[in-house]
Amino acid sequence: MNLQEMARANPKAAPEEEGSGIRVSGATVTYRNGHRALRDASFKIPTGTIAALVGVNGSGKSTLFKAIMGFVRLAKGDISILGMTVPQALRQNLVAYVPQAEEVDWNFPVLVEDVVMMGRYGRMNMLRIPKKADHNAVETALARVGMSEFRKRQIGELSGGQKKRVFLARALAQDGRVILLDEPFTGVDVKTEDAIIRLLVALREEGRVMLVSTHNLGSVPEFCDRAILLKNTVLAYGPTETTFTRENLELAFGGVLRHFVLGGENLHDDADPRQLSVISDDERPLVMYGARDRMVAQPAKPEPDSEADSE
Ligand SMILES: Nc1ncnc2c1ncn2[C@@H]1O[C@H](COP(=O)(O)OP(=O)(O)OP(=O)(O)O)[C@@H](O)[C@H]1O
Repeated sequence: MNLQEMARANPKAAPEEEGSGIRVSGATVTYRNGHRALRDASFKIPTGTIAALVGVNGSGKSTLFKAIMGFVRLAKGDISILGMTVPQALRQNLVAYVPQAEEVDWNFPVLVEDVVMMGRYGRMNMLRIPKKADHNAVETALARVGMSEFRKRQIGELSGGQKKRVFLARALAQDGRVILLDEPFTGVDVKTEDAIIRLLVALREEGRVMLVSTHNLGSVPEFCDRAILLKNTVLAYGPTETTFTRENLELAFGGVLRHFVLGGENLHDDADPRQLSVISDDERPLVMYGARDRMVAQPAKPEPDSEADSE
């Protein structure tokens, strides 16, 4: 089974039931300066699913994560996690967070294994002396993301993709039932992206819930069961097939659409990497945002005035 088939097959997709997964109703967040970053946002993600959170810069993705993590207060609305309130779920260590690279101080002198051990802090007493079970959890988590050999490395001495893996390992060591990933594919190569997707798919099989914010729209239909389109509020949410549509994407991204078909050797030079591009793969449209190494694309029709040396 290839990655795509593996990701689409989701035998353990749980039926949507009250109290399971993440439920956000009418969530509104207003920052101290008066800026309302999230307005009346509502959606549900059942357990055993991976949901993509997509939207332009500033649409409120990180704010939503912060609200689910209890870092910012809701001015209005309600969030429930596995049937619990946010504080209850946090007390039980059920929510793990994989931050954006920019949120981390990479100069802080700490070893890879120490970062992963932080995932265990919620289970330790005030002295934070790890027990055997904690060391075992760290070891298993590092092995699972293929980072065991880097355990004694300073965190700042890793590549972008390796750093992401370490924070994923921290979430695994924590054994979070709900895992929030803020742009896990930014700055990682295609191989690492595949490895992360495989890991997320395996975690889904274990019945966890994952919310993944990403600008890498091309991979969303590959591995996400659900999609949430955000633009200050939730524009649309639901199964990827019915939600991740051209109409909804145009709404969320301002409608700068260009059409491409798969094939050819080179990415069309004129393609503005900031534009949203729709790729038809016969079955359904795939969408990519910017250039993705493995997606070789060329325009469906040559531009009339282009001097393209078509075959
Ligand atoms: N601490 C803050 N105080 C005031 N306004 C904020 C604060 N943090 C974010 N904002 C504003 O709230 C809006 C939503 O920001 P947020 O970081 O949630 O967006 P995002 O979708 O995660 O963006 P990106 O894709 O760039 O990461 C933006 O307009 C941002 O400027």
